[in-house]
Amino acid sequence: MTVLAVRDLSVSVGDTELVKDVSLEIGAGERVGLIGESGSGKSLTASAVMGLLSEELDVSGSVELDSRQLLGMPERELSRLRGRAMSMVFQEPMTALNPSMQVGKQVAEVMRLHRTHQDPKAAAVELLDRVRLPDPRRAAKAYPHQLSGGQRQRVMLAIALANNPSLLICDEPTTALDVTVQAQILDLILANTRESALLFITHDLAVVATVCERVLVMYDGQIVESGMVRDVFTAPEHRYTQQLLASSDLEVTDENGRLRTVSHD
Ligand SMILES: Nc1ncnc2c1ncn2[C@@H]1O[C@H](COP(=O)(O)OP(=O)(O)OP(=O)(O)O)[C@@H](O)[C@H]1O
Repeated sequence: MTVLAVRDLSVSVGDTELVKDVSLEIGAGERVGLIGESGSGKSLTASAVMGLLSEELDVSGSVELDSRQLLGMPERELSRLRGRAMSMVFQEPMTALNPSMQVGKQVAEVMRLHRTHQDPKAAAVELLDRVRLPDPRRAAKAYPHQLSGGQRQRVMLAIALANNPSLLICDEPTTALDVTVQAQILDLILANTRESALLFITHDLAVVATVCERVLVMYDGQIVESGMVRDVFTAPEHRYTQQLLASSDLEVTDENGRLRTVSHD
């Protein structure tokens, strides 16, 4: 079942097209990576889907979530979908969290807002436990600055997952974290998005190989290559993808010539 269908999405500022005719589809339970160099248009594509583009940007095309057209939808309606049907996790949780509110309250708030749980306070503690925050009852009372970067990202994930969104977009969610914490957060994302559609933006090809089944490669505002991770990473067709792979230290195949990815079973 298709969750997200993007058709001919373009984003421009004045005469300059920043995202050009991007089309993509993600089904329920499918994990799709979006890779490409800095400035290629990955974050703009994600913001356009979420309806979070800044006002000076023009957008055209079509973005359907669960068969509902999001482009042109009034902000009031869109805000009912954000945090419920679709949510996003960013690179820097500190900017997304409210510094003066206990994190448990922030998790409960998104459930209260959408009236999805009978007892949001208790559900928030449960969620903090689900994202493996140690001592979740105590953690719920902490303010963001009292938590580590990895713990803050767990809180962001709890907020994003609170209402079981059909679509989760992750924009470099682990880039600012050290390698061990990074692996734990990736595991959590994998474990908690079995039924959602996942769009995962990253520079890190190893992360794509770990998390995603399919990958889209963006270059200069366009998707220049797409396919199953094992095909694109072992036999890239576009020159840019070839360069990207050559310049990464990703060992795409093991000693038997098979692609290194974790099992999704
Ligand atoms: N509000 C804006 N006005 C003008 N140009 C913008 C605006 N927002 C983004 N851009 C430009 O659009 C291009 C694509 O930006 P985008 O943030 O989507 O890149 P990205 O692929 O996500 O990069 P990164 O990996 O560094 O996050 C960049 O050249 C950026 O400078």
